[in-house]
Amino acid sequence: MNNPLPEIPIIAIDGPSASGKGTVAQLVAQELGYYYLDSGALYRLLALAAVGRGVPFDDEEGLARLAEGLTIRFEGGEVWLDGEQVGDAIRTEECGNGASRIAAYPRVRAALLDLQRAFLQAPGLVADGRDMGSVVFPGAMLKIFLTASAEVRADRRYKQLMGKGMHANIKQILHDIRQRDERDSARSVAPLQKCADASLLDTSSMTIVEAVDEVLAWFQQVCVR
Ligand SMILES: Nc1ncnc2c1ncn2[C@@H]1O[C@H](COP(=O)(O)OP(=O)(O)O)[C@@H](O)[C@H]1O
Ligand SMILES: Nc1ccn([C@H]2C[C@H](O)[C@@H](COP(=O)(O)OP(=O)(O)O)O2)c(=O)n1
Repeated sequence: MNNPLPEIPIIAIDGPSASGKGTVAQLVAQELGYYYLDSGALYRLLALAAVGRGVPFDDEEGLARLAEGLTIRFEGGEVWLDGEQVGDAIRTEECGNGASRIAAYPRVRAALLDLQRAFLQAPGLVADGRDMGSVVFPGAMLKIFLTASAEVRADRRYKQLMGKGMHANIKQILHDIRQRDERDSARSVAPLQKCADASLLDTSSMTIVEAVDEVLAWFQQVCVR
């Protein structure tokens, strides 16, 4: 399927956990004055809602129903679930691992599709996740596969969690990241993989500013084509 609104420019940034997708995507969106979709946050919100409502992580039908009725709101970098502010609660590694588990179910993914596409508004959208370029916005103007070595990503996530005053153990984070990479890449539906038409950006030895500048430079190139 192509973009529902192909005339609106979309930058799709996919990649593994803690590669810097969200950070880079938000800065690019800010620079261009575009909207931003953090698709992983939707899977994290669903995992949190499932725990809160007692829906087991192996109940695909129950999770899909829950996804269809989610009441969520994004505003000013914060997020609300059923009226409760949950920005920090969804950022834990437990929630990320839960999100990765429930994201493997086709019916869960289907239930979240329209919600993700509803973020597409003029003047443009920067969307990050695992399947932005392959499934949700296959007609994106620019597709990027943003990655970094597992060790660099574990170090980034460790510092990020410590910076938020959250408990973190670097060995456990590296273990979880490898397990999540494996689960997200091996699933049968919308697996994490670089699309043939995506540009590879390995940020292992890049600063955030360098990564953002690279994305903006690629975007200028596709805009003048
Ligand atoms: N190129 C980079 N160099 C150093 N740190 C980075 C870089 N990109 C992102 N980070 C840091 O890594 C952490 C994880 O980034 P985040 O955007 O949350 O990743 P993702 O969305 O892929 O999980 C953040 O604290 C961010 O500031
Ligand atoms: N488009 C997406 C986004 C996230 N997911 C799943 C798989 C991921 O491991 C979890 C959490 O995603 P999120 O992007 O928040 O995770 P990271 O910040 O990269 O660690 O959700 C997905 O399957 N498809």
